[in-house]
Amino acid sequence: MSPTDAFAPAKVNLALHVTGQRADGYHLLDSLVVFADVGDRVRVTEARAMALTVTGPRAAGVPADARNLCWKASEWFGESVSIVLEKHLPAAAGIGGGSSDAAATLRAVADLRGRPVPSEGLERLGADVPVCMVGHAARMAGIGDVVHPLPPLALHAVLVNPGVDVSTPAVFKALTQKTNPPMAEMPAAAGGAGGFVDWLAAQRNDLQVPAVALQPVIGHVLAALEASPGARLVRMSGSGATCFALYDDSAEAEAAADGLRALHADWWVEPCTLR
Ligand SMILES: C[C@](O)(CO)[C@H](O)COP(=O)(O)OP(=O)(O)OC[C@H]1O[C@@H](n2ccc(N)nc2=O)[C@H](O)[C@@H]1O
Ligand SMILES: Nc1ncnc2c1ncn2[C@@H]1O[C@H](COP(=O)(O)OP(=O)(O)OP(=O)(O)O)[C@@H](O)[C@H]1O
Repeated sequence: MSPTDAFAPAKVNLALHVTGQRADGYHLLDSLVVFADVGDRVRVTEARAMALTVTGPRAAGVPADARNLCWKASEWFGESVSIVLEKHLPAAAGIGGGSSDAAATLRAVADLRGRPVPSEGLERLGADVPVCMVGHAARMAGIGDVVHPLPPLALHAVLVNPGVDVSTPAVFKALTQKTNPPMAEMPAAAGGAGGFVDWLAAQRNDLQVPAVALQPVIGHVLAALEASPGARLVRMSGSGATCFALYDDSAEAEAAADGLRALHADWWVEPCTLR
């Protein structure tokens, strides 16, 4: 049987409000999540036993065994397959690399084996896996297990990661105020409307302050994005360290990315469209 490929887009939290904490320690979230046209690639082929190879420019340090979210996703689905994961996204970066890879693996295995992916319990693989199964704009609530798909957006953006790993549990632990207001009601016509960026600017990422305290270089990334010509809104995604800026068009985003790469050759800088 021929292999099945799936794209694992970067996940970006345009806003991420932490609204409470459950008795088991997990935090309640209210987040507007979108997906980029940059990401990892997953290729799945028939096999008797699980196998995984990690390739690509960002393979270094990513586990190529049962610790990998691709492997865990196949096991959770009850299917043994051979997987090639081509890593392009930085790991431990707040853009859901592992969760998006898991969702892509589930889609590919479902195609290969002709079985639907069970919808229950996906969040046990990772809090971002349910939203990553949607793959376009969605509002995420609960601990990540409640997902309301929204009409896809088309936002021009630049993603920047300064190359420091950030531990998601450490950032949640450093958050002092666990109960914060949810997002304000979203404007009806989010896509493209000028009012959307104004609305978004009034929302927050509650993990940004604790992440900057743990990794001050994130503050430099935010400042560099703020200084890029045409940046309409600048914020951190997830638990960091990746930050994004939004621009009015793709030419502005490309130009901003060129400028950032010239100044910071060691940063991961990707112009993209967020949907
Ligand atoms: C911060 C976000 O990136 C926002 O999209 C996600 O909620 C994190 O998603 P993820 O990396 O897939 O998260 P998981 O691997 O499930 O959890 C990592 C750790 O983050 C903390 N965690 C995660 C999700 C959540 N709602 N509350 C939490 O407190 C927990 O300490 C957990 O042990
Ligand atoms: N497929 C994978 N890609 C990257 N890292 C993986 C993968 N599977 C397991 N890991 C492990 O998970 C850790 C977290 O990586 P990941 O890229 O999922 O980041 P994250 O910051 O938790 O994402 P987010 O918080 O946005 O969901 C890595 O340090 C790595 O050891």
